Amino acid sequence: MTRLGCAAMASDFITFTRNVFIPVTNMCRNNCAYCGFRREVGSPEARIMPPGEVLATLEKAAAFECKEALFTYGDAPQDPRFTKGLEQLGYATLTDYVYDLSLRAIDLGILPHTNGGVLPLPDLKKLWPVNASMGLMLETTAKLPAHQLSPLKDPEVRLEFIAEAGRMGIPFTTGILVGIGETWADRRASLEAIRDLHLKYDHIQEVIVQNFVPKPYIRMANVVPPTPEEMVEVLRLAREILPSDVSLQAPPNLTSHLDQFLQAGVEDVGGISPVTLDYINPECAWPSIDALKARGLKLRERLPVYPKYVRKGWYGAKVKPLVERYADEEGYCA
Ligand SMILES: O=c1nc2n(C[C@H](O)[C@H](O)[C@H](O)CO)c3cc(O)ccc3cc-2c(=O)[nH]1
Ligand SMILES: C[C@H]1O[C@@H](n2cnc3c(N)ncnc32)[C@H](O)[C@@H]1O
Ligand code: MET
Ligand code: SF4
Repeated sequence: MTRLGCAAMASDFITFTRNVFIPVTNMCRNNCAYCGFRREVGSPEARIMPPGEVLATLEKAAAFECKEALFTYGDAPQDPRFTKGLEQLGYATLTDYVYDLSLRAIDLGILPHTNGGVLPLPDLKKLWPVNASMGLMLETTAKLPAHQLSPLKDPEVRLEFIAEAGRMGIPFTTGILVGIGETWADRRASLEAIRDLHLKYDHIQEVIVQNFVPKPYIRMANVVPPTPEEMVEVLRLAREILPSDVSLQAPPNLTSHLDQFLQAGVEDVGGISPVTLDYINPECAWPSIDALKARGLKLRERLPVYPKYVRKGWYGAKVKPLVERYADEEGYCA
């Protein structure tokens, strides 16, 4: 079996997780100008993934030895048609449904990592025990036109949610989205805000610096994305601002300049899925793990919870046996 590891343990290794992406619903209370994933409630393509489809996907993932189920989906719409769809599946809330799906993932040996947007606090409390870690992109501390139709992208709301996760002792993934109308000062302020949350709660395990990728079917179709050179500068800034125990992540499928990104201080390439698309950027295929290795990257697989938090015992109660098994088998915390 491949040895698990993390950037903090072996700095010459680039870490990743072998994951499966479960986009539970594409309906969303927000409507971000850059998002190509969201569908309007009532539209023909709007959906909640049925349990059979989720289970089949998880089973396939287990066969590929995936260790992370990334439950990333739209922020639950407050719309009776959405609620009716959930009721037809036998659930009162989206969180109740995701909870049951998470138990199925755990049964199959896959650790859930949920990013379902800004959850009500009782929902965060309900989901934490079935997760190894959780996430929410800060995106930016700026108030931008791109978020005009997205009440839950209000930076104060998001900072407060990430703080609440900190008070609950949840190892957390967050990050910034680059190229959505923010200034350099906004980028700096966003990274400093994340740093300050970590200094207060010690819970930020990784920060994703993600470049905006335009698509013809979004409102921001004609917005010019950041150049690779600009991304390298943002990554350098992030590495300078963030404490050294916070891993810096960039997705490997959104750039053709990964080598320069690694040079700039990226230590982790996040989830790579051998079984599903990146549903947020479906036109950007994930490179295979073997292809990255063939390019000379020294890759090391990790769990969705970093070793530091395994040592601290910060993971959901219901994933404890699984986390301990994987961590022991692979000398993860050594
Ligand atoms: O490990 C994580 N990766 C997250 N990712 C990374 C994801 O695995 C892919 O790298 C991206 O989808 C690439 O587009 C996100 C990507 C997004 O586009 C939007 C949100 C997320 C959120 C998370 C997250 O919470 N945790
Ligand atoms: C799920 C995460 O995906 C990111 N996201 C959403 N739309 C895009 C896009 N067009 N390009 C890059 N990232 C995007 C946001 O940061 C969100 O939080
Ligand atoms: N809707 C959430 C957000 O943007 C989760 C990621 S996008 C599906 O924060
Ligand atoms: S990025 Fe997330 S919050 Fe924004 S519209 Fe898309 S699914 Fe909703």
